[in-house]
Amino acid sequence: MCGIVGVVSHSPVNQLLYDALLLLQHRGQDAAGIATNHANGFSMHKANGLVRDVFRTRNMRSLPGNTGLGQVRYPTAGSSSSEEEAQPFYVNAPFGIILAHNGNLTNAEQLKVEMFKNDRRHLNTDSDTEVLVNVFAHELQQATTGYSLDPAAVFKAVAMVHKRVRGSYAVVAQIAGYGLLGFRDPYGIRPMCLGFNETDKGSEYMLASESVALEGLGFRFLRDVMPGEAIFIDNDGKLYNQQCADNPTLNPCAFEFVYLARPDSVIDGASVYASRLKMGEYLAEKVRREIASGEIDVVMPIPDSSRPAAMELALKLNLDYREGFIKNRYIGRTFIMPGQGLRKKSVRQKLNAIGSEFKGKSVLLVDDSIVRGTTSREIVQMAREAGAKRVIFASAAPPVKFPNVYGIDMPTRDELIAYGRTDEEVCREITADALVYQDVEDLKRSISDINPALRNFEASCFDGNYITGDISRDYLDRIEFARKNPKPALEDAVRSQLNLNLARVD
Ligand SMILES: O=P(O)(O)OC[C@H]1O[C@H](OP(=O)(O)OP(=O)(O)O)[C@H](O)[C@@H]1O
Ligand SMILES: NC(=O)CC[C@H](N)C(=O)O
Ligand SMILES: [Mg+2]
Repeated sequence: MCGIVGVVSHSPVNQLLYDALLLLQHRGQDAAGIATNHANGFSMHKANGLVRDVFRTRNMRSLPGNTGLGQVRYPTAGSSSSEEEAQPFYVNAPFGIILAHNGNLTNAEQLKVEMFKNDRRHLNTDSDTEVLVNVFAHELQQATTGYSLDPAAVFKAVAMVHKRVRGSYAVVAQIAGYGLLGFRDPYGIRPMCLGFNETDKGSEYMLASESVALEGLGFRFLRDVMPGEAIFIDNDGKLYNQQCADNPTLNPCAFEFVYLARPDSVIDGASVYASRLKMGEYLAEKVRREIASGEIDVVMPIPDSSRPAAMELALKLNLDYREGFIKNRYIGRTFIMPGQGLRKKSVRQKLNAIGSEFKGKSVLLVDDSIVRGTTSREIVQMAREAGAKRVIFASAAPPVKFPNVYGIDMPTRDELIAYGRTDEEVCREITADALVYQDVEDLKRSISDINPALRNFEASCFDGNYITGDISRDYLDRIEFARKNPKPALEDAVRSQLNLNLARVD
């Protein structure tokens, strides 16, 4: 998952995009980028780091223009955290195109070959986003004749992208001198919504991953972009839209509701906060069935993401709710950090226990999910060190047993604590006295209860069902192998090639 945003306005958009990226920072902490379009073309600045570190005043000054887009990145399977892969990406033919993407292409390797052999396009990084911008550019070239462009040609190109590309993709792109494009994959896996703002100078539009970016910047939420749909807003602020996929179906990612999205966002008509409360309600019923009454003295959330679920669970079980762990607000989200070492160290730096809340008590710790077990292992220990008599753990999400290939960085089975383990074995691994997991159906119900129109979900990490239909065992083995055997950094590869050539000359 990454955060993407695009704006068409009548005034400079650099500050608006910066502020939108700050509101989407929870979706990606590795890199950030902004590109704007003006009379002389595009200006772009992107680098590794948090939004506040990537953009200095001088960078902001160098981003003029009334339309633009931005991205905060969290790298996924197949790609690396290298600076070259920070987004957005630029291509210069058939028009100047800048593109940013949230999601993960599952046929990127095959497309790379097609790019080289058939489309005659050079790719310079391992990023699937670079593949995507080149597929779109190639299809736009096929759809246009001459120098001018109309929305029909843009939609034709998006329709071809849907035919060639597999996986998940919510995309914002800019075509120099023409306008802003947004589209969502035909399964509607990753979120994207459209907002509107009326100003003295005319209407402004914003496309963003989450409604929080619209609301926080004074835009009115208009609607979600539909799966397969493309929206094109020209530089004068005129909006065009078209369904570009043959059989679109809506299958939002369940993990967005569990963890990825901000609770104050509404995704595909379901409030993330209300869904998390429901998760707490269903989890409470399961705790009631599995843990004898009187065995829990107090319920505690693992801040931040589990708070609504833990609160509702305590309410339903008529138990005290206490904040026993305090979070250092200057440390980012640990799950989306690169590298297990960094994640592990950050848990203790991030969370600290208030001893008096634990002494002699039997505590029920509630987290939104247990993925690698980094957080839960540390937290159970910390609760014991703080004097807890008994530590029971509950997860508002079901066991994460399968890799994710649609934009969440969980590519290898071995790193998932619940892979190949029973619930009892996971309980032993995290050294808890008891462990209660949400059921998969109850997780889905927690979201459908809020918006009954949502019946199907992308929930592969919980149920192993890969809805795009192209994920074979062999594919999972390959991405797992790639993760365990990373390619040398580009620099090393170039150096070794150089040495090889020099050796040949000798
Ligand atoms: O089992 P793990 O691999 O540790 O992953 C799960 C944990 O990671 C996330 O927290 P994170 O610190 O990223 O963010 P938060 O502050 O939003 O809860 C999530 O909320 C769980 O606490
Ligand atoms: N998490 C994401 O959405 C990542 C987008 C893209 N696959 C990248 O690695 O940059
Ligand atoms: Mg957490």
